[in-house]
Amino acid sequence: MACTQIFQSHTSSLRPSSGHHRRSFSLIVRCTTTSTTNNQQLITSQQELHKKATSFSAKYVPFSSICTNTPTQESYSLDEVVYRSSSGGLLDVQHDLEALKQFDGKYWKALFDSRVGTTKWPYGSGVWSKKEWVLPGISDDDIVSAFEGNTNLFWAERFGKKFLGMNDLWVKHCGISHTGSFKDLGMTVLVSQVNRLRKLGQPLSGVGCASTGDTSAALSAYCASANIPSFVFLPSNKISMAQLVQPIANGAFVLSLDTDFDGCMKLIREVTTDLPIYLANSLNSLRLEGQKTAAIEILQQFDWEVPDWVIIPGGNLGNIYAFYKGFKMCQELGLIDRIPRLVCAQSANANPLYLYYKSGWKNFKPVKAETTFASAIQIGDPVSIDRAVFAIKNSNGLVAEATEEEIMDAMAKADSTGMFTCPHTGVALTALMKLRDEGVIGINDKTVVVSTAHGLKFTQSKIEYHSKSIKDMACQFANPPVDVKAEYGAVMDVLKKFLVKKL
Ligand SMILES: Cc1ncc(COP(=O)(O)O)c(C=O)c1O
Ligand SMILES: N[C@@H](CCOP(=O)(O)O)C(=O)O
Repeated sequence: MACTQIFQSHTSSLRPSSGHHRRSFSLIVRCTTTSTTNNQQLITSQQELHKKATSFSAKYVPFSSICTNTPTQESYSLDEVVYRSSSGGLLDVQHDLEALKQFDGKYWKALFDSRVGTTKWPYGSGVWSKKEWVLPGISDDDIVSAFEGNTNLFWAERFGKKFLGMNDLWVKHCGISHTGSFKDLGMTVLVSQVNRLRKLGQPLSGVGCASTGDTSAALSAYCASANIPSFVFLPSNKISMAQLVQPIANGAFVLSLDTDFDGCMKLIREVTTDLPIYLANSLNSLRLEGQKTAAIEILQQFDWEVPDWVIIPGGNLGNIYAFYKGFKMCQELGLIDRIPRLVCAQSANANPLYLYYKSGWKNFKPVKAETTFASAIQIGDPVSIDRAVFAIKNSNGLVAEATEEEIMDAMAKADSTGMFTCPHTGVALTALMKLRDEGVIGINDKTVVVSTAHGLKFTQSKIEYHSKSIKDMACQFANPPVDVKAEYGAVMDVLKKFLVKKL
């Protein structure tokens, strides 16, 4: 108990006095007995450390310097509007790890754990509970948050046992979120920073993105909540109705363009160069700072035990790197001693990373992405290709692909065990099933499948599957409703027939 109290008093001192504080912090600290002398030492040392905490900082550096692990003179303040390095390459947000290392792994674990489930602004958010690792310099008052994150890490017991013989399979439901996808994690960070920049007098008229549906939903919601104009470029007829209606309802300026996602991406990059509209796609490395917290959250939910595998569906390929970065930071800062192997799963109809991987990383060629049920990853020329390759190589990872039939069958199987998955989760589940079949993923391996969006955004594909109306697809796990007369006898007949078949 003593240890808990010490920690409580210390962590409260890290919190700003302003903001909501509707209930006290729930604390999950495992140590229960500590001697008084030790406690005293702990208090003193933690207070000393806390004084140094103000030195936390982050800046943009060229991603190439991260890749090659070479120091660079080129860096930019996060308050600058910059998306590319001087050579046109990607940027990365680099934290002052030496400042963060003033606190040990135990300290960070206890701090993050202490914030779970609180309503203390903004630390109850799964993203902002890790604020020091995300955007350390921002004032709490500038943060735009819907208390995103803290999503369910679901033990997929029945799916694992029934279809794979696995007992340690988990699904991280990132789609059970404010706008129904993991994009909320990154968007809270990006829109908060825009809010700050506008308050600082930067002439930003709004924020814009190209989207396959989820980025635009998140952008428009967070912007609406902060009263910032948002602009979204959508490929016409290529996103679900549920996704389309989100930015419309949230008051975004929506352009439906007669092109695909890659065409929209090209246009928004040009437009944001010429107009004072801030770019919200994951080319902007700020987004990934929020998304990386899902990786930290998984560790936290496993009581800091590292899973063997994490499988992530990939499109524009920012998220796979965000997961890598989250795990890697935990390793570098002493919270864990190894990182999981990462698998990026792509639709076979939009598989540029998979083809590159299969070529032995010899020949990257963008592809023309074909129609796929996993419409949010129908992307042929991913902006974060270099980030994804880095994440895969440095986690001893893999890339897998899934055909349309595999995607829909995997989704149906998962749903039949009580989930309600999106097709992108179907892509990741297919990758898992293939890697299990090949014996790459072991039966006892602790495995996490990242579910990136809510299944309710993709009901049309489920309707088509369960009504067996998909051309050239057997839809073998379809469960269509039975039309029956509203009469006792007729109802009894069909029920009896069903029960006999089942027994
Ligand atoms: C639901 C969903 N899953 C997966 C992805 C892939 O994420 P990323 O583009 O970061 O690879 C996206 C967006 O691209 C998405 O919207
Ligand atoms: N699936 C995304 C595609 C854009 O990805 P981003 O992460 O670069 O914004 C979407 O929903 O728009």
